[in-house]
Amino acid sequence: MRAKTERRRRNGQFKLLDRFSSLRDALNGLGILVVEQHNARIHLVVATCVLALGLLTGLSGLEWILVFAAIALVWMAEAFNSALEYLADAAVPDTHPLIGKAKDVAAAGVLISASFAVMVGLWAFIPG
Ligand SMILES: Nc1ncnc2c1ncn2[C@@H]1O[C@H](COP(=O)(O)OP(=O)(O)OP(=O)(O)O)[C@@H](O)[C@H]1O
Repeated sequence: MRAKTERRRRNGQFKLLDRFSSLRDALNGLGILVVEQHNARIHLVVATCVLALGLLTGLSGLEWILVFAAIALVWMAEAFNSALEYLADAAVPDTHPLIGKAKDVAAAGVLISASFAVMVGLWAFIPG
């Protein structure tokens, strides 16, 4: 693992194969999120329902843009939150008040994005 990172750093030049490798890593991360994180699975179910409802009700262009933005924002927040949890658990296996704070603040990021998504959903799907 370290050898791979070192090799990339030393080479430093653009390689299409490396870019595909990065894309594969990112997709692997998405898989880890869905398989290991309960909240991500909830986001997946909710996002699928919202997209299906959007197709059924026929959203406007602006509504689709905001719905996609809200879904992307929630997934980004969940990904960063989970990444921080993995890092924190690897770096500090024991309990530490600052790790607790860091995790709570990261979770607050997910809450903020989810609140925005709820507001977008209400605006897009409730008539009037
Ligand atoms: N190492 C730690 N030191 C101190 N407090 C911790 C530590 N690990 C977790 N906590 C506290 O427990 C809470 C839950 O942490 P945990 O790692 O179980 O996340 P989680 O329940 O899986 O979160 P999420 O639902 O966002 O995935 C944290 O928000 C934090 O307040």
